[in-house]
Amino acid sequence: MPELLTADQMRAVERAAIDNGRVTGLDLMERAGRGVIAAMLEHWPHFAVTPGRAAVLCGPGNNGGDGFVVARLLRDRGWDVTVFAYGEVAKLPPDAAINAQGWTETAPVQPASLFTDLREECDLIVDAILGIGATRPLQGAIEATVKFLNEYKPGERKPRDRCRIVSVDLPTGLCSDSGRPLGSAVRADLTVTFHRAKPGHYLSDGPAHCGRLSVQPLGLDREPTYPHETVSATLIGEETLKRGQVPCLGKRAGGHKFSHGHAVVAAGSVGKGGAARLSARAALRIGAGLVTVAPPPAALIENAAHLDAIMLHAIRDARGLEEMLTDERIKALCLGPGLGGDRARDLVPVALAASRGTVLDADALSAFADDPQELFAMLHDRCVLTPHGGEFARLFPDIADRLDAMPARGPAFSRMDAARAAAARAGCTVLLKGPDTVVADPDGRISLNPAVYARAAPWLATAGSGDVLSGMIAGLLARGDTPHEAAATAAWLHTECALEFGPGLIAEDLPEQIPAVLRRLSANSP
Ligand SMILES: NC(=O)C1=CN([C@@H]2O[C@H](COP(=O)(O)OP(=O)(O)OC[C@H]3O[C@@H](n4cnc5c(N)ncnc54)[C@H](O)[C@@H]3O)[C@@H](O)[C@H]2O)[C@@H](O)CC1
Ligand SMILES: Nc1ncnc2c1ncn2[C@@H]1O[C@H](COP(=O)(O)OP(=O)(O)O)[C@@H](O)[C@H]1O
Ligand SMILES: [K+]
Repeated sequence: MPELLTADQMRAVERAAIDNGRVTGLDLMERAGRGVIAAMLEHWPHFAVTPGRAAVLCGPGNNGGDGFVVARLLRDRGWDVTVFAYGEVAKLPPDAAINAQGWTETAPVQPASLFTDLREECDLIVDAILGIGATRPLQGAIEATVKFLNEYKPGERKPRDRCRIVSVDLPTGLCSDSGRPLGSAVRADLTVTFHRAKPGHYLSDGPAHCGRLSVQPLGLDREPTYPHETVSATLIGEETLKRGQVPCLGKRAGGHKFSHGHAVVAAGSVGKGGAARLSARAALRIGAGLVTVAPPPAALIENAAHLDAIMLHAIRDARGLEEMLTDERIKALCLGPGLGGDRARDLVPVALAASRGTVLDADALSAFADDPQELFAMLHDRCVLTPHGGEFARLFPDIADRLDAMPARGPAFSRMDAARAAAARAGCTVLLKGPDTVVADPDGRISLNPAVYARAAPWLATAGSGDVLSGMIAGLLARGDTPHEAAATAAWLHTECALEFGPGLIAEDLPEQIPAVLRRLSANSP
């Protein structure tokens, strides 16, 4: 199930299950501990064969309670385990206290100050200091330990079999809802979370701190009271595509080109048309029935030299676009890539007045940096804005400032919060680009495309890849997708195309991977 839950939502799920009497907090803590062991052995199978030496760092809350369970289970497997306590064991919450007591009946708990002496000897360090309860920047012994862990150069002593750091639920100090460190945060090799991933595992610095991510079940999936309405965001994936949350990407039998929609990409002046052509090619490959590039007359020849299946229609100015848009069969527009600021200011008002599915990117966003309100007043609910961080800051400077400000408390303002606030202000879908691309609607709906962990696609940081993305969205809008579906589906496919091609990727390669990705999707469909 691809939902993400914030810390509050996760607590509500847990509370509902406990209140129903189907499970106790102690059961959940036991399952969490077992999940950590299962994930650890899955990632490092040699630990199953050769138990080693482990330090388990237990914090002042239930994350620490999970740590005591992990410590016991490791010892049961033959590990030499030392537990270090951060905070007073006597003040632990009830379930954590029960597990701590079980431990202290058979072994001592060391004070945090002794941890640094042992670290060099360890094969495994379990970070169970803070989880979803981390709400303020780290200080004192916790901060010292986190800095110490992060400065440790793995492999110095044991190059072949270095010490691994496993974080329970979240790397200590990482904000669960935003993926932003509250001051400092552990850099783990593996993070094991429970029931559902949290936004912070995917957003911002989250993946760099988590290392790898494992989501372990807590047996809550069959809970009839599982509060689905509390879901904070949906992770876009093949599963969401298959579950019919987005329309089938195949073409209907018996349709003709106009029944798959006509997309128009406005292009800029001579020598600047490459970006629009990239968008147009992506729109055609993703299945729009027809795609037309609309350059100024002077750039017609240049574009004609490049294009075959894509049609050309010169438009001198806003009037030309207005005339073109009297053709009701034009279903979607893409403005921005290579358009130029002046032409963008001229064409965008006419494009928006036509109330078609409209993607605004690049110059179509930056052209309104002086007066974003002027743009917002023209936008409608069939628009998608696709800013990267810089364009976002130009249109939504106050929201971007909140993202940049050092978080003083958790939950910190997240990229999901930022995209949601921007969509509400703009009154349309906003896609905020990055390795953690967020698609937000004015009603608060969020989809997240994670290009991290196994889907890391750093080759997408190449000139023109954003132009391909806006073309893909325009193509899907032409085909009849809603703005949110078009943006979310395109973001996911865009990453899949990059993964399909791999290293060496340039923007031109992206549209050419669409057929292979679509073929795979249709082969995997039930
Ligand atoms: N909620 C759930 O559904 C489940 C939670 N479990 C575990 O319980 C954890 C949540 O437990 P808690 O809510 O007790 O939260 P934590 O154990 O994450 O931390 C809570 C404690 O840390 C303190 N704290 C916050 N920021 C601090 C800082 N910077 N420095 C020092 N102390 C700080 C808080 O005041 C509080 O006392 C989860 O992360 C998970 O590991 C699991 O046992 C299984 C189920
Ligand atoms: N490191 C990365 N990992 C995953 N995706 C990335 C990364 N860097 C950039 N991208 C994606 O590549 C695209 C770049 O778009 P943009 O910044 O507009 O580039 P351009 O203007 O050159 O087309 C966006 O879709 C963004 O999400
Ligand atoms: K932790």
